[in-house]
Amino acid sequence: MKKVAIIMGSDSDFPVVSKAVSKLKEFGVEYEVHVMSAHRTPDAAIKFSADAKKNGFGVIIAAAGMAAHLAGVLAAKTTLPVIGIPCKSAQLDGMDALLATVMMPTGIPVATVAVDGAANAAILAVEMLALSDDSLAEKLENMKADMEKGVAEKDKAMQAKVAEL
Ligand SMILES: Nc1c(C(=O)O)ncn1[C@@H]1O[C@H](COP(=O)(O)O)[C@@H](O)[C@H]1O
Repeated sequence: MKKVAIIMGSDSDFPVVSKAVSKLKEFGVEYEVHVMSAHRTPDAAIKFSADAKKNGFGVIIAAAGMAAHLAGVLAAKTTLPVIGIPCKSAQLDGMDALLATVMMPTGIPVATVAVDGAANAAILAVEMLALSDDSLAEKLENMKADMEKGVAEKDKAMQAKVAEL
């Protein structure tokens, strides 16, 4: 199975990124996690992305806050799918990172999840790998079935609550 690369612009993004790591772990997907920055370590970031395919990666997840150019720069150097996680910062509540990550020019897409949406980034990466891996696809089906069951239980509990009013 191909690996997932999770790159974050700073170690300060780890509280968000850790949710993607946990999710990949749940699915038994192999991953590497690195701190690299298009701003602070541009050569390393570009090299990582250029070599990612030959190094066994199938998807790159890039998490960054503020002027979040990281996902776009990684996407510029690979044909692997790149998923961007815009991280919330103190000043603009993540709107800065959201727009910088999502508003990519034609030809260099970044599949952008919600602000701090790290779990969804991991699930999307798993969905991509599951296109050629039936056991992963089955795990995704199970996840959805569990979710459905959970909501049905909540609905039932809600009916009881409302009846008590
Ligand atoms: N947006 C980027 C990039 C990049 O896009 O390459 N490199 C770091 N950063 C972001 O800067 C914020 C503050 O970083 P520090 O906490 O290290 O000062 C982080 O959210 C990081 O992702």
